[in-house]
Amino acid sequence: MDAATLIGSQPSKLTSVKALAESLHLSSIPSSYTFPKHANDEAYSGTTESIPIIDFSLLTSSNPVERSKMIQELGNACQDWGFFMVTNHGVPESTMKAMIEACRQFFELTEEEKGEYEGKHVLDPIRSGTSFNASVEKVLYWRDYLKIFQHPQFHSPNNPPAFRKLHRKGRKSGKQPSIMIANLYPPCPQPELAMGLPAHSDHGLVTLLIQNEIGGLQVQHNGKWVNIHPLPNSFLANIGDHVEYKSVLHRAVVNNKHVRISIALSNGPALDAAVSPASKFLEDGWSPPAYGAMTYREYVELQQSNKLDGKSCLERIRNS
Ligand SMILES: O=C(O)CCC(=O)C(=O)O
Ligand SMILES: [Fe+2]
Repeated sequence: MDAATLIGSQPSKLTSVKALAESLHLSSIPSSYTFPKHANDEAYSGTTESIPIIDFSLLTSSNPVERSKMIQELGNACQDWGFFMVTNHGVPESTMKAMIEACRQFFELTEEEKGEYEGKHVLDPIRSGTSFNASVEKVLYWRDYLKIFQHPQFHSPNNPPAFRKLHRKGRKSGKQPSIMIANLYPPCPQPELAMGLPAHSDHGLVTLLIQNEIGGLQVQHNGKWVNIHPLPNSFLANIGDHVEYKSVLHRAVVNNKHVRISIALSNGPALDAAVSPASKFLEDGWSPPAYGAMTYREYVELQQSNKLDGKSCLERIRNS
């Protein structure tokens, strides 16, 4: 495919940013990828702030003092940041590396092979594509993705084979859905103009995120964007829209040197569970409720079918 086909005025079908980045020896990005920036968008890079670290082994410690101290810290982390790093979680580093590698191999497939998983509906069990929701977005994001529903029903693409083997091992029991979202951010010739994934909060209860060694995640804290540098072999965890704590806005920026891969494991309530404000709060006088009842399925559909507009999807459903 030549450059003209890729950036032609109205390509009939969008190719991946991976193909775009590789086939053009470009020094500038197509205008459709230019993300409008605002004055308050700059990341705060001070050294005093870093996200809380939760030592998972202490959460399950047989020493009650250690355990309760860590539980307290977890509560504070959810309250203050909605985002924290999890260390000593017991998942072997080799498994995490193998997951990243399997996703890298998926993105290396040909456009035709990946096209098999293009998906028509946001709840299709396996979906591969580019940007976030290209049919409704004015600006395209410098990101390709692969989404797989892994629970309650397990799905896996046939290709690459490494994928299938790896994920079979990771099956779990229970009713709540878990969705794996792999993100690929190829090197971008003008990273300051593009955006990998714009500000959003995640649906669900808690998201666990791993990445290759390359930075790019930013989290909003006290109105400022903070660069996140996870410790090797740690998970990042963030609170989703369906937990009582405030879910936090985050985004992914891109760079001009390295391929970045991240994998978000999203855990939510059952798709048909109706979620609404807890009655205790309404009895305590927090009424009328700010949100009506909605199933998790309806919420995921709403978030995934619209564009990411820099706000949490919760704003969209808030009673005025
Ligand atoms: O790539 C990242 O660091 C963030 C990914 C993310 O926020 C998501 O997939 O929801
Ligand atoms: Fe996210």
